[in-house]
Amino acid sequence: MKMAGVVLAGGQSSRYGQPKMFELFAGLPLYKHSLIALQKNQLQPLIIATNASLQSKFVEENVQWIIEKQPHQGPLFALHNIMTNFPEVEWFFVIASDMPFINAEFVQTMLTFIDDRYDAIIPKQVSRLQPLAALYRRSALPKAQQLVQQNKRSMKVLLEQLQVCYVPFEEDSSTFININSQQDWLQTSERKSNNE
Ligand SMILES: Nc1nc2c(ncn2[C@@H]2O[C@H](COP(=O)(O)OP(=O)(O)OP(=O)(O)O)[C@@H](O)[C@H]2O)c(=O)[nH]1
Repeated sequence: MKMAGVVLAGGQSSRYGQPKMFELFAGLPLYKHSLIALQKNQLQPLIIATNASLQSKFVEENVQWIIEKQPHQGPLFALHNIMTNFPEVEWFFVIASDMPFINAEFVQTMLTFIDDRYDAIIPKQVSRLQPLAALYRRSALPKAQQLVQQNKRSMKVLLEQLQVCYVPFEEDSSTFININSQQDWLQTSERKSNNE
């Protein structure tokens, strides 16, 4: 059974003001933290989904690329495109490229929940779901396709239509901290130096 690791790295970063996936955190570009977490769990193929204007800024050799012809359509469209382009893959571990604290232990924990009764395996904190650090099975594709055809972009709506295994995580888990604004970046850098 093929399990791919996917880094979603084709967002607009409009709130951040410049492509946030290349910002350095602990000496590595942000996207690389997601990629390494997947790689350490032997997920194959490793896929970076992005667009033509960003591709040259990545320094990667052993990955497969999805270059979105229509950029900035959002994560649901990206997931649909990825599943369509990799028909041999059964499970896709999808991680955003703006999560500095994502790590291999998190990925490993999530992989233990894989079960063919489910279309998706999604972390759940009390206040929110984390659909961009989650597993999706090929069986989710028809529903994703329907939403794409209706031009609907909500991951939440997709999840409402799938058999989902929700995996509980602590409300204050740093794993899911993500960078949207420059302010988030400052707070994250402070958190890191306090921990050092
Ligand atoms: N491949 C791909 N990734 C995307 C797309 N939209 C968002 N992402 C990624 O999904 C994650 C979450 O994205 P957001 O922060 O919600 O959106 P963003 O467009 O990056 O940033 P904003 O413009 O500030 O909303 C990030 O890692 C993005 O790079 C897309 O259309 N294609």
